Amino acid sequence: MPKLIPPVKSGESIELMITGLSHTGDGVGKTEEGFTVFIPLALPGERVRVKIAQVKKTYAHARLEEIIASSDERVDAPCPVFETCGGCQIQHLTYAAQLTMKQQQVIDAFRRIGGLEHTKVLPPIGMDNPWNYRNKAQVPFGQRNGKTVAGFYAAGSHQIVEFSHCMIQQPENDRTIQWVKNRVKELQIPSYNEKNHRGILRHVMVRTGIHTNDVMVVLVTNGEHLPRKKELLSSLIEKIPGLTSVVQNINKRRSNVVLGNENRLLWGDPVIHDYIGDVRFAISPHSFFQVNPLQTERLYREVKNFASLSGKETVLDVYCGTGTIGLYLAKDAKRVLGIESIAQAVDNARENAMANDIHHASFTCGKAEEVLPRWEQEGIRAQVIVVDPPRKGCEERLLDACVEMNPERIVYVSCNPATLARDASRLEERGFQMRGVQPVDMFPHTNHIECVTVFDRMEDKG
Ligand SMILES: C[S@@+](CC[C@H](N)C(=O)[O-])C[C@H]1O[C@@H](n2cnc3c(N)ncnc32)[C@H](O)[C@@H]1O
Repeated sequence: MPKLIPPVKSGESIELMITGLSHTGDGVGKTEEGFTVFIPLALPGERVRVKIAQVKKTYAHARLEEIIASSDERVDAPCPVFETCGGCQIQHLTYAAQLTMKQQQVIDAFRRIGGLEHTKVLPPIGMDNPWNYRNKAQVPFGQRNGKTVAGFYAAGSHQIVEFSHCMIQQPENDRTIQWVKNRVKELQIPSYNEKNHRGILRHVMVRTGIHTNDVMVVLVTNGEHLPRKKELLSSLIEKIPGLTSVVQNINKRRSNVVLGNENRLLWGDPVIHDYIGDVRFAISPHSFFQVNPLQTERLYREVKNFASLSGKETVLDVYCGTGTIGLYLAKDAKRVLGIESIAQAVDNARENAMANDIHHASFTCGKAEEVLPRWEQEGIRAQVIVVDPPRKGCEERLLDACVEMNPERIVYVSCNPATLARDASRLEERGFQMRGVQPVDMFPHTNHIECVTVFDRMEDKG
């Protein structure tokens, strides 16, 4: 094979027509030779001048220098740090166009990765007001020129971008973050330096319950000692309305993982609460809880529609977190069995079941890909299996065990269209047929999209 020589060089300025958006929200253009160039902040339909930044074998990354002809869908991003902060990628696109782009992203994933050309992908369910939706913020603390900085990381780096207001956080969350940040600076609590592993405060995590107004503040420290703890605590209690829980989380590891294993309750309750539908959930520092509560209700309603329960079914909630989907479905099912790998989330799921008087749901701690095949061998059967895996999707042995259990339906909730498309083609090869995909926009202004779909069993395995 002759070696391909890229037709562009680093530092070169070229003009391009933008024809699409990548799954990361970058504009995509092609040179005359058909060579692909990715350009952050460029939009489909735009003619742009770009400077090539990095050349790889089959594509290049470039910086936007000039918009020669602008897209009708371009808007001024309202957040002043949009272009530097890595939190949002597509605030410069109208919300209607964001939804169209996300639908196309799902269609493309099914076509390219799943080889499923004719998948029906419905228009995403969007938000009426696509701002102030997040109920959780994780703010890293660091040092710059000897001073404390706190904010969000810039895209693809650990450079902290400070902000005074985050437009996708719920107002209570946003206010709490700003307040804690300022107080930590005033009290001169030393922030963590990830280069030399010195300093103390690594992250502040804030979670709120929109239906309960509960607020949890988690102070992540590089060790047990938290200087000026009493002063910080008493001012938090005084100034943050709804404050329900203050936790110190100890994380001594040299790693990017935000939370360590040990939580110490400094004040209040160890959990906060929120509702999904009429089910009340406890949320601890470690537990996964969807970050957009309004859209979660819409997502779960879709799950319920796809599950079409009659009250006679055993339902599996695989990757159940704090048991949210299983407990939401419980009143329409005969029995619910959940599986989750984080022990604390399983404890929360059990407590959630008890607190809501749901006695026909049980939760098992373990890796789904190990527990489910074991259950299948033991003869456990379910009519409906719901899976809601992390971004990497389901392991093949898990899908095999689902198929062997011979359910009528498998409802698949996914935060990554690429792994959903891969797993969809595996389930279709194993005798299940996908009905259609419903994207739900859980993360407006970012490149993420959640999907829910259902696979019906085609042949009876007896
Ligand atoms: C996308 S979340 C879904 C949680 C829940 N269904 C919800 O809607 O809140 C995925 C969950 O899977 C859990 N998880 C990750 N890997 C797992 C595994 N191998 N086995 C079981 N659970 C796992 C995570 O801890 C997380 O709670």
